[in-house]
Amino acid sequence: MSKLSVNINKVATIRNARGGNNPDIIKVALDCERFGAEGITVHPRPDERHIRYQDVIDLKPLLTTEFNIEGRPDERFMDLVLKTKPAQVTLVPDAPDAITSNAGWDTIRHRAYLKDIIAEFKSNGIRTSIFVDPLIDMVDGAAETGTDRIELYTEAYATGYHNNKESVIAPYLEAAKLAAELGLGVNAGHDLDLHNLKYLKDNMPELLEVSIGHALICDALYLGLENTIQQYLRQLR
Ligand SMILES: CC(=O)[C@@H](O)[C@H](O)COP(=O)(O)O
Ligand SMILES: NCC(=O)COP(=O)(O)O
Repeated sequence: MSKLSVNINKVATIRNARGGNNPDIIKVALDCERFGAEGITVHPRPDERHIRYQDVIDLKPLLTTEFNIEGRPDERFMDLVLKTKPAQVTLVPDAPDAITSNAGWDTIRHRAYLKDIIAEFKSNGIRTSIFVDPLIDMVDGAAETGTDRIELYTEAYATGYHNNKESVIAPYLEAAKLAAELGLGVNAGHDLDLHNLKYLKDNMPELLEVSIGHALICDALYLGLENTIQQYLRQLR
């Protein structure tokens, strides 16, 4: 079974636009769980343009599904995650000013760095995942870091899906297969939506979890949040 983790960053973007507490992040997260989400993902960024560090602290004791915190492991992020102790931390190599995540880790170049960070999170009982492009060398390198899982960066899959889904999915299937052979769990995320999700799920038996935010929250504007989450879950069953 592949779990659906709803990324609520975009909900925080709307809240922050007016400086108040509407929509209420906590209520939305709990409603996502009530509507069937099997996890909640947040990706706090240094400028706190959407999810704030305090949101992460406030959410943790209230969530009943898997909490996944994504981000670049700078000192502040490390402190936040170690204090919050979510079910999973996903390490992403974003530059602080990146508009959104735009690349996976070079797991060969940053192997020693990742290894230390991963060891620290794991010794605190936090499952680790690292964001990688679907490249054999990067998956091999990921296994060397000691991480529990990888998250395949699906932007290229999503972009190419409508032109040639067979060829665009191929490197992802190869990467997922190798990851499983190396003992790594496989997550996926970025730009997944109601069009491209089912094909990924149906072809990737290793897929444990997807985290979806942007498209899901956009769909909810038209379909409503409960109906949208149900539709995403249906793609994964
Ligand atoms: C890691 C990843 O794939 C991102 O999609 C991310 O978690 C979303 O970040 P933003 O909401 O800041 O675009
Ligand atoms: N890890 C990916 C994620 O959490 C959401 O990405 P997106 O659906 O907002 O592109």
